[in-house]
Amino acid sequence: MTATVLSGRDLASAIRAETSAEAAALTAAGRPPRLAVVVATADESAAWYVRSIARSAEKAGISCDVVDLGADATAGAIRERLSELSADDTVHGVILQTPLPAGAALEDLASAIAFEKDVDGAGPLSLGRLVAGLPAFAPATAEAVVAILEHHGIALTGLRVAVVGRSLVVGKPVAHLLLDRNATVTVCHSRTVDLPAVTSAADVVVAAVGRAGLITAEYVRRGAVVVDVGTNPTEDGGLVGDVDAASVAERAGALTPVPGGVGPVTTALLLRHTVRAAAR
Ligand SMILES: Nc1nc(=O)c2c([nH]1)NC[C@@H]1CN(c3ccc(C(=O)N[C@@H](CCC(=O)O)C(=O)O)cc3)C=[N+]21
Repeated sequence: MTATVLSGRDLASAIRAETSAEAAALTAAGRPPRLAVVVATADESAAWYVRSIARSAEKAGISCDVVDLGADATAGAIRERLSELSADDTVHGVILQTPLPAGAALEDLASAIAFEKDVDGAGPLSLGRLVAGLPAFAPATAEAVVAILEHHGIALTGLRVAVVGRSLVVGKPVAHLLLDRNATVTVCHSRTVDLPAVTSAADVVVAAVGRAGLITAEYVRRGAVVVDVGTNPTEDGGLVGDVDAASVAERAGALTPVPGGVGPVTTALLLRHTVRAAAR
């Protein structure tokens, strides 16, 4: 038996279609939606995401400015740029890519993004409101995890979910989104003792660590649902997840692929957030 593939492509297309229509209406009303993507890294995973955002934005009729400050940018220079973009009335969404140069941290810098433009939900107000259950943009990747599960009819109420990874853009926010859907959530990380024992007890495993092939069959209970958030570039220019798909597919009940799983949904949601920000 091999796991059902939980594709993100159809869901991403549906979100994009809706977003394109909203973008066209905004443009017709003289308010063309515009997203600024701030980059200060040579990281290949971020480069994949930026290319994906730029390509999808163009197709959806959203302007997308990639502001590359270089991998040597200082925290001060990044903060200044975020403040400028926050003050620019023609820009509706601002995202700062991770990773960042040494001495710069997303949790510090995201406070320079105006709350209304924080389309990747990285700032303290967005995150605080997310935890409180108040309206705010959720980090697109975290939202994509829940969206792909719901799209495939997986009801989360009462399920045990193990989230592997505690980053600001995925692990922490996704834990709260899952909790809001009445899942029982365990957040695991590099210091977790006996990680395979914890993940094997879960009905759903969300892998968001950034280490290719970390999650093998021994981490997964037979029939469990596995969501692979990893986007690890390979030597030959491809992309692989945190899940060793070949071994896990023999044990899991369902598995999101990389590419074609959480990634396309993430990009689509970021653009949806941008048109919603422009519509306000
Ligand atoms: N503040 C911040 N938020 C992030 O969400 C964030 C980040 N920084 N830094 C970099 C990583 C990486 N990441 C990806 C998202 C989608 C694809 C993606 O769309 N991948 C496609 C393949 C690429 C394509 O087809 O163009 C797929 O999985 O099918 C890749 C990588 C988000 N990240």
